[in-house]
Amino acid sequence: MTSPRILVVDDEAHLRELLEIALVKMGLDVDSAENLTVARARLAQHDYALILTDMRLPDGLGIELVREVTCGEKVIPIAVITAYGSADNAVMALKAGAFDYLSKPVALDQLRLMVQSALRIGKPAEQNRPQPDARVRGGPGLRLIGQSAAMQELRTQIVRLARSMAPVAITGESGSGKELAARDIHALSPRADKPFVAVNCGAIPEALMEAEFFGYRKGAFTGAADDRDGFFQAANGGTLMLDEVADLPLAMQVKLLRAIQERRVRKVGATAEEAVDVRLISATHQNLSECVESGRFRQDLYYRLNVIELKLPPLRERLDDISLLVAAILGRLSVFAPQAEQASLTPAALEALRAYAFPGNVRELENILERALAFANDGLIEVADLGLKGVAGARPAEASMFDDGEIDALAGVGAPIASAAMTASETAVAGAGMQRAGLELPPSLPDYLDDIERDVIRQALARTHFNRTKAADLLGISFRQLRYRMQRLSIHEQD
Ligand SMILES: Nc1ncnc2c1ncn2[C@@H]1O[C@H](COP(=O)(O)OP(=O)(O)OP(=O)(O)O)[C@@H](O)[C@H]1O
Repeated sequence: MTSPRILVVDDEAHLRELLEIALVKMGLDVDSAENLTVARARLAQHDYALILTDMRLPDGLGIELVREVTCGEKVIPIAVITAYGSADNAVMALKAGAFDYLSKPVALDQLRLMVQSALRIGKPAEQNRPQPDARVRGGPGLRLIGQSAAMQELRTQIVRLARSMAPVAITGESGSGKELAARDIHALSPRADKPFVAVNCGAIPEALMEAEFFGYRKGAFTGAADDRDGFFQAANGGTLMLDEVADLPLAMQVKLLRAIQERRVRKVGATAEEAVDVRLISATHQNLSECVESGRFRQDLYYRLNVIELKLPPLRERLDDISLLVAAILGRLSVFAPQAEQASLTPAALEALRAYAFPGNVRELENILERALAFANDGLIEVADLGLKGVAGARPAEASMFDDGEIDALAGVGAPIASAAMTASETAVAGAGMQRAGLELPPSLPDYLDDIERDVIRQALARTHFNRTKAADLLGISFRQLRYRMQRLSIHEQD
């Protein structure tokens, strides 16, 4: 078996030699070139598994080679060697399509990690092989569903980004699939068989952040009974997703920047640093450049994280994907709710979804379908079952008024009125309760709201002599919704 062949392009003979020795020790064949002209000639003669090029060469810039190689037909990872602290060059090279970069003086442990990762390119991990439903998903290994032009473009970008180490900043509204996109990048990358670690930066108490990110040594602080790894070590060799990155406190931003620049972290309480090989993906639904302008986010960290930007379109801008998404979501739900397998939407229900603004994007569609299934007769989901009332047709500006919590409340996720759509009457009841200033707080909000809902339904039933159809009309909900609620709240005819 022949060893992978590497091309080293550098005009400094001693550095070329150093790299050659290190690479040969790793069992690789090495060719070298002292300038761009020689490098081009070598490339025309041989296939290379990796190219390592210096940035400044006597007859041009290494970045020219990066552009030529990435535009070429063969997929060859190319990494640049930049002067120490030259963030500009590193970012420019990554933007131009370089697979990765190394700073001078080249640390051998980092060189080794980078080469290993580069050599995995082109060898898809088992889980990335085409899946049976690849057509629906739109490509091998991709979990993001959709055939709209926007999604096709997004997938092309994801496939390209998967081959690089460049930090990616994913933006998009809540529920639009940022985490799924990050997982797809990881799953298609040569790091797929290593961990994908997603961290919600807004959910970690500031005092624990450093220990959570970098780990700690036994005895570093009260309660540190053992050595513990942090997120960086946990994601070593793989991908670390910094979700809601705008929520990072400034002090932590400084430490994170350092870890990114040095590719090393130091556990809390440790004296030595350790090399980490982590591909970073960040995500936020906030406007990060506005956060930079207002001083809430460091410009230098922004620059480092935002090398490549991936924008996820909101669902309302790709309504063509609704049918595919509905089919896929019902398929997924059938694991928990067998009736979902045979479920379908009436043409009117599908139309209603197409006319809806989806402030909570795909996550909201999932919630809507989950609820609708509970109401659907014989698995046929009708417009009323979708519970779109009240927010249907909301314009984007209004849509952005909803944050996750509000969407969850509307969708009933985890709330007592949970698995049912929040109807106008519920909103009124909840609203009336909230307006009562000085109200004694109930020990359990779910029980409290259940009691109110039970009272209201009982009153409506009493007024209609237990005619459930009329009672549902009175309350502005469908018969099935009323029946479902009565079951849930254990309201029986004899009550
Ligand atoms: N294109 C898509 N195809 C299939 N499922 C999707 C798609 N986009 C989003 N989803 C699903 O929608 C839900 C929300 O997606 P995800 O968590 O990736 O969104 P997000 O943008 O990261 O949300 P947040 O900003 O709230 O963290 C998940 O269950 C995900 O599987």
